[in-house]
Amino acid sequence: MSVIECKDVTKVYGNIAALKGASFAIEENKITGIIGRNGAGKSTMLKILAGFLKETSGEVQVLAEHPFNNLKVSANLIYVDDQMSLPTSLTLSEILECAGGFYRNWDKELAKRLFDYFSFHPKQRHNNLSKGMKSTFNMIIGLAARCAVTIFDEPTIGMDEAVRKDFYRALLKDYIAYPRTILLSSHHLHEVEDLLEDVLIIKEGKTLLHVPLTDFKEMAMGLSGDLSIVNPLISDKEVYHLEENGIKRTYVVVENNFTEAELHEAKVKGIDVSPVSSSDLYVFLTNKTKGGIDDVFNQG
Ligand SMILES: Nc1ncnc2c1ncn2[C@@H]1O[C@H](COP(=O)(O)OP(=O)(O)OP(=O)(O)O)[C@@H](O)[C@H]1O
Repeated sequence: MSVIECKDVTKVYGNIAALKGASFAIEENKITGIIGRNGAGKSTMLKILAGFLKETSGEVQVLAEHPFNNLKVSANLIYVDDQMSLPTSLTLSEILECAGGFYRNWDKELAKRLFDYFSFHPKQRHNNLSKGMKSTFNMIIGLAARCAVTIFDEPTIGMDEAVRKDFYRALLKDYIAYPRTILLSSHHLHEVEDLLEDVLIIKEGKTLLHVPLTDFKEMAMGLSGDLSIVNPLISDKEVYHLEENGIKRTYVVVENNFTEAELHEAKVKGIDVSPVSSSDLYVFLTNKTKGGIDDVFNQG
C-alpha cells in the first residue's frame, strides 16, 4: 500500500522552479533514501510531504490526505531537520516531556535512554547546543516519536563520525522493532546505503529514478579499453558516463543488460569489465554537465 503519492508535483519560489514535475509513490513500512545533489529539490519535496509548504501544482497525498495544514498528517508524521523549531524557553527535558504529549506513540523510555547515552544535560537549552548536538537531540525526538511517517532531512549535519554511526544504528534497530515509513534524505548515498530498501534520486526538481537499492547496485557496468573496440559493444546500451583516458582509451559506464556471451566477447577482446559502485553511479547520473572540475582549470 502506498502511504505517499505524488503526481507531477511542482513548486515555484518566485522565479525559481525547485520542483518541475516530481512523481513517485512510497510504500508503507519501508526506508527510502531521498538522494540528490545540492539544490535538487529534496527539502522542498519533503516539506511539501510534511505539510509545511504547499505545492504549486500537481497532486500530493500522504496517508490518503492532502498534507498542507492537515491535522491527521501532522499527528502522524514527523519532519526532522537541523532547523527544527523547538521552544527556546524550555529545557531539553521539558521539551521531551512536551513531545510525549504531542505524539501518541512516543516512547519515553527510548528518549530517556538516548538522552543519557549522548550525555545531554536535562537543564540545557536547545538554543545553546552545538550544531552536532542539536542534530542529535532532534534525532532523539524523531526516533522516539515513532510516527507512521518519519522524515529525516539530512539529519546528520554537524554530527561527528561516531555519532553518525550511532544514529544510523539506532535508526535501523528501532525501525526493525517498530516498522514505519521512513524517508531519509542525504547527498551521500554511500553513507546511508546500508540502511535503505529503496532509493529515490531527485535531479533538478524531477524524480530521476526510484528503485530497490539492490537493483540500483546492479544497474551499471564499467568498460574500459580501446575506444574502437568498446564502441560496438555498447551501441545498444544507455550510456551513463564516458571518460576519455588518453587518445584511444575510454572508460564508459553503461546500463547492465549484458548477456554472458557479450561479457565474454568483451573480455576476449581485451576490455576490462568491472562493476560500478552505487555511489559512483549516483554521481554519474546526477552530474549536471559532462566533464568535471578539471575542466574549470583547463580553460584558456
Ligand atoms: N524559500 C526559498 N525561496 C527561494 N528559493 C528557494 C527556497 N527554498 C529553496 N529554494 C531553491 O529551490 C531549489 C531547491 O532547494 P532545496 O532546498 O529543495 O534543495 P535540496 O535538494 O534540499 O538542496 P541541499 O541538498 O543543498 O539542501 C534551490 O535552487 C533553492 O535555492
